[in-house]
Amino acid sequence: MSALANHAFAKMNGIGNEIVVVDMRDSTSKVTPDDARAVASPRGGVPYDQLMVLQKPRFDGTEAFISIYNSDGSEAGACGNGMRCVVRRIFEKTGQSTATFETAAGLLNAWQGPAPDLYTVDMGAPKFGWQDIPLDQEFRDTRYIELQIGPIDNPILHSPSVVSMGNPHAIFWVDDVNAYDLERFGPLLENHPIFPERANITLAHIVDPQHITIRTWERGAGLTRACGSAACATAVAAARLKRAERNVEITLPGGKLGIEWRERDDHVLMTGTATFEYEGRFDPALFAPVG
Ligand SMILES: N[C@@H](CCC[C@H](N)C(=O)O)C(=O)O
Repeated sequence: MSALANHAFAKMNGIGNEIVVVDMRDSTSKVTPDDARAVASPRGGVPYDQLMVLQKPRFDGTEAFISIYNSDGSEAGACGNGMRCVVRRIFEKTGQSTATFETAAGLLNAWQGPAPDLYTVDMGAPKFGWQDIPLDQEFRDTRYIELQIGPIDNPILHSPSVVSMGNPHAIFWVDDVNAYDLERFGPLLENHPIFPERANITLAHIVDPQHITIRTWERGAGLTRACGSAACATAVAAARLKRAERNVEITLPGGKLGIEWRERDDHVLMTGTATFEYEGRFDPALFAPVG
């Protein structure tokens, strides 16, 4: 039986990014990809974009090692909105206002503020090398790469910027993020052979140097109302192109995030709200073998 059977969870969201938080710090059991897919089941599960599983900390001074699952059962190195949900949960339970966590992408610090309902996560430094994203071939300049979709002489989307925020992102610059069928193009681009580990696909419109609007098709989860790491990747990519400042407001379908790409250490800070919806226990029937 799955370690998640009867286990407590909290359903939350980070500006509409559907998040389930599970605290397994008192257990040595692992959540499997099958478990993660079962939780997302529309039949009695808790449909989500990301499942954030807190496990025993591996280093002194950290609260937890966090495993991040997409709803298709794959694992991700980063999830900005999910981190804000975890941070709110921990802070409300402990009264803390700062904490350090570990994910597959490394250590990250988080704190409450700059207002009481806001949480800031230090998402670390972006990476731009083609092997870091990763891409399947060498690109010396990842500010724009050669990739297009649609007719060769009149592409529908082309020349994305690519960035790793601990997970792979491709950002296509457009005039209107709602003018494209992201449900159709998202899966094609997510699974394009140029991305050996797949990629999160974002459409971005630079409104002015302080404001950017985005829509994202998430690797392993599909169309989402918000993707925090995509907001960070977009802010950094726009600043690299000198089309935006290092401190910008990103508007997503589910709300707004403040992103600062800090000059002094290259780290990207993401600030936004996190919403608690309800808590419950997973129905063991979800994890019963089929057949
Ligand atoms: N929603 C997240 C990103 C989640 C991970 C992503 N789908 C991936 O596989 O890289 C966020 O808020 O950053």
